[in-house]
Amino acid sequence: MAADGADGTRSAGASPGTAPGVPPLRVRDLTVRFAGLTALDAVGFTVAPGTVHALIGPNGAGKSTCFNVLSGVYRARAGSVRFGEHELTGLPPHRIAGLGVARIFQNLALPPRATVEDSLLLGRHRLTRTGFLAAGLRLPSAAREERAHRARVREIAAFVGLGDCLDRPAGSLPYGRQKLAELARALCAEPRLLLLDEPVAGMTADERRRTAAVIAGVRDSLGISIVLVEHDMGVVMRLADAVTVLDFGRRIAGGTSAEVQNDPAVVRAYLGEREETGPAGRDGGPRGEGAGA
Ligand SMILES: Nc1ncnc2c1ncn2[C@@H]1O[C@H](COP(=O)(O)OP(=O)(O)OP(=O)(O)O)[C@@H](O)[C@H]1O
Repeated sequence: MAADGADGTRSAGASPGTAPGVPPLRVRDLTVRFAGLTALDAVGFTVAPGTVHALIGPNGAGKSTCFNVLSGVYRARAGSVRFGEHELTGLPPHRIAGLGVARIFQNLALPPRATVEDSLLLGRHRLTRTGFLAAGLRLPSAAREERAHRARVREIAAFVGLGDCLDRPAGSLPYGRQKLAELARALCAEPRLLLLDEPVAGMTADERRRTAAVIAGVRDSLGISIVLVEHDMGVVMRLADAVTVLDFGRRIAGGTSAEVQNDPAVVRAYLGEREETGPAGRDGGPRGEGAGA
């Protein structure tokens, strides 16, 4: 196991290409309870600026619950989530988004009939200064601002490989490209921290490879931090600079991909219910519906 911090997590330094103004995300003693069930039990980890940090664990381990706290959907019973100088626990989702935290969900959420360009433009809503009135009156300032946003949207679309489908309805794209459009829309908010919830789920092998390359490109070219929940261990091992492993709401291991892969507690957690899959396998080793509840 690598040199761990006081909370048991790696205190890796920022990646060399980190964008200015990207602070660390420090999760400490995070506890969430649902009725009698402890979904997260004093979980802690640190996401170093400009790195990909994967959150893995079998089904029911608490990964989505953790994401829901990070994005303000759930309130923690105890603990803290600090993004630089800001405490995120207790803030509503729009305030957290306003601090530069963007999330993409497992399910597709783009308006299917809107063009890719217009869908991505929606992602820039938080950065739009012109009020409805100026836009409605077609004032020159509003037109200038819209042109600048559209130019940035086109840049981001090209960056994720969607430059050739800006005019197409998002819903007409193959599934893998729709997921990339979701990622592009999140990037359009110019986030400092990106929360990716199973970004390659349901994709073909080719789409997985392309999406993983785009995510690596986001880290390397934009220098923002990424927290990744993903069952595809091939993708996790390729992308993650650091990994936190949860099991039944507890952090059972943390370190680099190679370190957690060989950690006996991790192997036990994954092999506990399905002998054929492990952290090095393709799948996260689901426990089955309702496990742990
Ligand atoms: N809103 C809720 N109400 C009650 N229990 C919940 C709620 N959300 C999650 N849980 C329970 O908390 C535990 C952790 O669930 P969570 O969805 O966070 O796990 P997960 O690691 O994301 O699993 P998966 O890989 O299947 O998505 C589970 O036992 C789950 O049943």
